[in-house]
Amino acid sequence: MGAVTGRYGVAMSHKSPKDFFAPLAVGAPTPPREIPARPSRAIHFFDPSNPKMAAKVPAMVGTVDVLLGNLEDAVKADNKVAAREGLVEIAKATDFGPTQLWTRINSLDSPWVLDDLITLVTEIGDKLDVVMVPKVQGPEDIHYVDRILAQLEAKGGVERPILIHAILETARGVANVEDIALASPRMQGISLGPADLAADRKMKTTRVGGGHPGYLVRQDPKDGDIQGERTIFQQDLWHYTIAKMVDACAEAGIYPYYGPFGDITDVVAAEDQFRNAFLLGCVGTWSLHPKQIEIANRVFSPSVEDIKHARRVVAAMGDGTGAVMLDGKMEDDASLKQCLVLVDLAEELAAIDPKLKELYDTIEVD
Ligand SMILES: CC(C)(COP(=O)(O)OP(=O)(O)OC[C@H]1O[C@@H](n2cnc3c(N)ncnc32)[C@H](O)[C@@H]1OP(=O)(O)O)[C@@H](O)C(=O)NCCC(=O)NCCSC(=O)C[C@](C)(O)C(=O)O
Ligand SMILES: [Mg+2]
Repeated sequence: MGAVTGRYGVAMSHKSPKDFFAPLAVGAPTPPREIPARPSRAIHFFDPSNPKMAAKVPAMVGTVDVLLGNLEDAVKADNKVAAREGLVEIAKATDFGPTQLWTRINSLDSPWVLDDLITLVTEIGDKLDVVMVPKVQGPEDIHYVDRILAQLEAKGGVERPILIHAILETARGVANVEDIALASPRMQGISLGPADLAADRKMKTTRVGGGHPGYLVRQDPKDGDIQGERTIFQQDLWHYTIAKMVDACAEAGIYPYYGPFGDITDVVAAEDQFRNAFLLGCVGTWSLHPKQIEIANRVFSPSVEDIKHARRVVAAMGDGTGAVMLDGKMEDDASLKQCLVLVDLAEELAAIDPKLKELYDTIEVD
């Protein structure tokens, strides 16, 4: 393929499939052909420059799927270097076992990001699974990080390619989400960044994720009485963006995530938002406070009822073709595929979570 015309008629050059999977620097590891499905129900954020938070990290290994050392927003400008150095120290001193180690680097237009990448990849590149890039605008941002990662992996002798995760937090990023998802074989996934996205879009909200009481649909008046009692339903401000992100990720074979839910005390609404995202296709969310980890782990693991039903459908469908009746409902090749999504996820999670394995193992299919 040569130059092709992309959105807005701008000439884009597409790489050949062979070049797409070639290392971008001499001596860098070969990029992956497939992104492994590693459990990542909660991506737990901590500020490595905060001694209290940092002290809690080693004991969190094994209790959360991903620990993420955050260097960007929520870390004070004066603490940027301490956060970077703190993350290097924690990574070197900790055996992460089955828990992944991710980082969120500073934004690409900040004065810190180049040193973030140079320090982290050369010092702890062998321990870092994923680099989360904030405020991604388009594929060009991913290409930039992709090339630098390759150069630094080569320099630091890193043998396993570090993956890239993009945060969707600008209107332009949302418009370009398919191109972002397909920008590099390193792309691991995408998260919603509702606070920056709201600001960039000039939404009139002041929250970090979640709904808004003013964004609603009201029941029609009864007998023309507009002042009478009318049920209202709060709507989901993020439905469109999440659905668009899920499609882009599914097309690219990578993983979508909800993102942050800032009202730490409202564990009920957090659970609702996480469950909506799970049902729509997301594999995980962020946790900003230790109390959100349990919610995320629970919500992003299929329930016993779901697995029981899924296994019954698998058993009833035999070779997987045709249509059968189960409890008065039609099941066919396509409903079986949905059930297999749940069964496969349960197996992946059971492999790293002994409690879940026990729970799923006890399910009896009648
Ligand atoms: C919300 C805050 C201020 C409440 O912090 P607190 O200290 O007031 O809470 P607490 O309930 O009093 O904390 C109890 C204990 O837990 C510790 N603790 C508390 N949090 C954590 C943690 N995460 N990890 C590990 N330990 C934690 C805390 O240090 C304390 O330790 P102690 O018992 O020894 O005193 C605090 O939890 C926090 O700073 N969390 C991380 C916030 C963060 O990373 N924000 C950035 C991501 S969201 C975002 O960037 C948006 C986005 C995508 O960009 C976009 O939409 O645009
Ligand atoms: Mg942000």
